[in-house]
Amino acid sequence: MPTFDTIDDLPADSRVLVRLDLNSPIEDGEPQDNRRFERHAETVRELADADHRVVLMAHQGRPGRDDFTSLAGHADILADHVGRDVAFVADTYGEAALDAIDALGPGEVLLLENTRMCEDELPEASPEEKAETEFVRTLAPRFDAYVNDAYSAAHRKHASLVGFPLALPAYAGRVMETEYEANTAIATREFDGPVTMVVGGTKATDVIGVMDALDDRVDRFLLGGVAGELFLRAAGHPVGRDVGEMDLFDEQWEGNRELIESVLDERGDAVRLASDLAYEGADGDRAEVAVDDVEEKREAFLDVGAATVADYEPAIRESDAVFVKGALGVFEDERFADGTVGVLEAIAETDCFSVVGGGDTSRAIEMYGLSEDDFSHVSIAGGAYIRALTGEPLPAVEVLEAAAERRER
Ligand SMILES: Nc1ncnc2c1ncn2[C@@H]1O[C@H](COP(=O)(O)OP(=O)(O)O)[C@@H](O)[C@H]1O
Ligand SMILES: O=C(OP(=O)(O)O)[C@H](O)COP(=O)(O)O
Repeated sequence: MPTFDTIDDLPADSRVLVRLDLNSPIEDGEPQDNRRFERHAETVRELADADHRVVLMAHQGRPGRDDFTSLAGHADILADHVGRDVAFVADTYGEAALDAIDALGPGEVLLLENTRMCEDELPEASPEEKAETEFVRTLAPRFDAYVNDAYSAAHRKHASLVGFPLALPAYAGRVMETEYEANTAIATREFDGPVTMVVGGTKATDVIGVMDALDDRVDRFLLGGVAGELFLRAAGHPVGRDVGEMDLFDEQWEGNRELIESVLDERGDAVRLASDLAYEGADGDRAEVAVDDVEEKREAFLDVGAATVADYEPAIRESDAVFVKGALGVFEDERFADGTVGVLEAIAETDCFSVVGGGDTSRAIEMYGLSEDDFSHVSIAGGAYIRALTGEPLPAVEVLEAAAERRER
């Protein structure tokens, strides 16, 4: 169980500085609504309802990229979810920010500008160094407490994530609590029956590392997507290569070939691969081919086939826990959603402990009319979820734990 304090432990009428992760897809310069707003709204609403003065920090994108924008639009989306006004100030810790913070009344909510617009936020450094930055030293004295709800950014050693917990009493928000508990379950919980992991998506390098690190904590891996094809290639099939303009396979193959071969060597019995694959036929419809019948890869494979789904579904139904990382196909196109939706439906219908991670994959839940309630947890984290699965520590969680320990002494 987590050893950090939570917002249940906050003293009444606090002035709280809260770190959220509202990092979102940007279209035409505007943030797009997504699960992160809905989830963080619960923490914000709870703090405001308790009459704390609530000042929010968050980041958007990375400097130099198109997704590096102001948080003005984020404040409006968040306000809709919280059901209260969320004021915005286009400043991080300058005079305008400090004036807005000082003017805040009980139960009021203010969002500060993108933390990454402030020079002290990046690059990564130790909590001690970050705590000494002007950003932290200027803002911290204005507050009674710091709350970190940004689990999905907890793998970053940035000032807003690791610096403030050294300067202020630090607590975990609701998102931080629930994400931590569900995502570490694979390492910390005992399950009576088989533990299954569904592995897919495009970031093969990430998921292959997870498979290697998890070792015998997972009884079987059900593979699809890019990683699935790379494993088929290692097993001697002429797939898992780039065709045409594609740039998904060859580089990831070169980078992971040895690891894939060693996973197959050591855990081959636990790894289930697709027996058939789907592609776009000449008429534009979905077509399928048995992997054994593929003599040469001529077109992109965009999903696992029906026989594979029929093999994976019962494996899920008899599992006690299922963790999903990555989609089995290009589910955004209805023709190639069968694999991803098939496994998600099997999980939803089964009474197992289940976690679905990764921003893209979890979008399939609402796209295909499934209910989030049928899963134990749908994570809003990508990189942090992977680290939690492999047992790698998250610096921003570690500083929260250290803060709780200091307070206990
Ligand atoms: N065979 C495939 N070829 C290309 N893209 C794929 C394939 N299988 C799955 N995908 C894509 O993988 C994406 C999810 O991958 P990834 O980013 O790794 O996962 P997540 O965002 O869930 O962490 C989906 O958007 C899906 O379209
Ligand atoms: O969206 C995020 O990470 P994710 O894509 O791994 O879920 C976090 O906000 C971290 O962002 P960053 O990867 O730019 O540091």
